[in-house]
Amino acid sequence: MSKNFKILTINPGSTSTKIAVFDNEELVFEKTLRHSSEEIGKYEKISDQFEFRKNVIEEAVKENGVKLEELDAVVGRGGLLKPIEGGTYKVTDNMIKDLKTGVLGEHASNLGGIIAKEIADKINVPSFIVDPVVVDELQDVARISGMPEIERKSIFHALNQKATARRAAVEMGKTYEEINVIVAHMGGGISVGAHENGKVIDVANALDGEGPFSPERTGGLPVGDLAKMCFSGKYTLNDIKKKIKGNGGLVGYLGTNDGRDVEKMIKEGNEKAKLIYEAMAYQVAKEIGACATVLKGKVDAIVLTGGIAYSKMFVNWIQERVSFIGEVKVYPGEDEMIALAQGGLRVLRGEEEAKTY
Ligand SMILES: Nc1ncnc2c1ncn2[C@@H]1O[C@H](COP(=O)(O)OP(=O)(O)OP(=O)(O)O)[C@@H](O)[C@H]1O
Ligand SMILES: CCCC(=O)O
Repeated sequence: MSKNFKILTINPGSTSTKIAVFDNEELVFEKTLRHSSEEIGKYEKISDQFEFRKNVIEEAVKENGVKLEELDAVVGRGGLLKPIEGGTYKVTDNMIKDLKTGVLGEHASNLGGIIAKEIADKINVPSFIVDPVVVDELQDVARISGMPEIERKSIFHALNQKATARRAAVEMGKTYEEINVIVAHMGGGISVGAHENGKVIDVANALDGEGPFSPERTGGLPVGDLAKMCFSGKYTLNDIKKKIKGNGGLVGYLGTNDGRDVEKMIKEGNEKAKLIYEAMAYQVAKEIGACATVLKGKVDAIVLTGGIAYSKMFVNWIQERVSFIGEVKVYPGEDEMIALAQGGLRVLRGEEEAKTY
């Protein structure tokens, strides 16, 4: 009989930390630890929240009847590292240095690897990260932006995109490496990726003003007008960054980042809310169309995932525009916790070798 592995998974978000313990693929418990703005607001930088988040995680594990000593590995959601290909990576001192300094910027998921290593080292087991947001498998032609000083970057919801693409492959009786799939992750941020035989060869940078607008972000903008705004003297760099990330998209137009609020507005007859919400679906559909050309029309499936995929209204608007391309599979929510566990399990079982950053 094959050995059982117990794994703690850690997924830090901007306002919460999701944790789960798995016994092989079986969920032992899952918990979302919410952090109020007062708690989080005390810290100047995300990395300063390390001690606080680690402590609440350890307490929650204990409260749920799991002893740290029972764990075989700790797996965290990886952060804004230097660009790397997809897979499971050992957390090393070199990686920790880049996560702590925020080599590509600050992001809550930077804490995933740092906390995983701290807990794992204490009990002498390995720590890993899986498919961090900087997974970069872009084909060369996709790196060209049109301005020599600026190269396109691959920053997206790699963990959930790859997990749902694998799920689609299993449903089709194939492996991820055997299919071409377009995945639209639709959460607070939206990313749409073209997956060709297990590699994401093009994707709109979800963090930095590319692709569709989302609940909190602008996505791509007319750059001439943006440049004029930047030099109008009315805004600081920080103001503009906030307008692009955080106060863009649904928040900018409608004052909420919650798709459910917008649907309530629509049901109450708010025409502006309907126009903006439909425009967001229109932009997602348009990006899916663009990815179909990246894959030269060879598309085995289109996957719609993330919180907004729970919305029938939103999904229908997209389906109307993209069904001609291929079968649309809808996987609402995220498969991130099990995806982290499976990434660790593949290494512990010797099916895959952990990569070194
Ligand atoms: N039933 C629903 N109908 C419409 N929108 C929904 C529904 N359920 C969740 N959402 C929306 O999904 C979005 C959040 O999705 P999700 O939880 O995937 O995002 P996140 O994890 O906060 O951010 P990200 O996915 O970018 O990391 C919010 O706008 C939320 O209102
Ligand atoms: C870019 C990937 C994660 C996020 O939207 O913050």
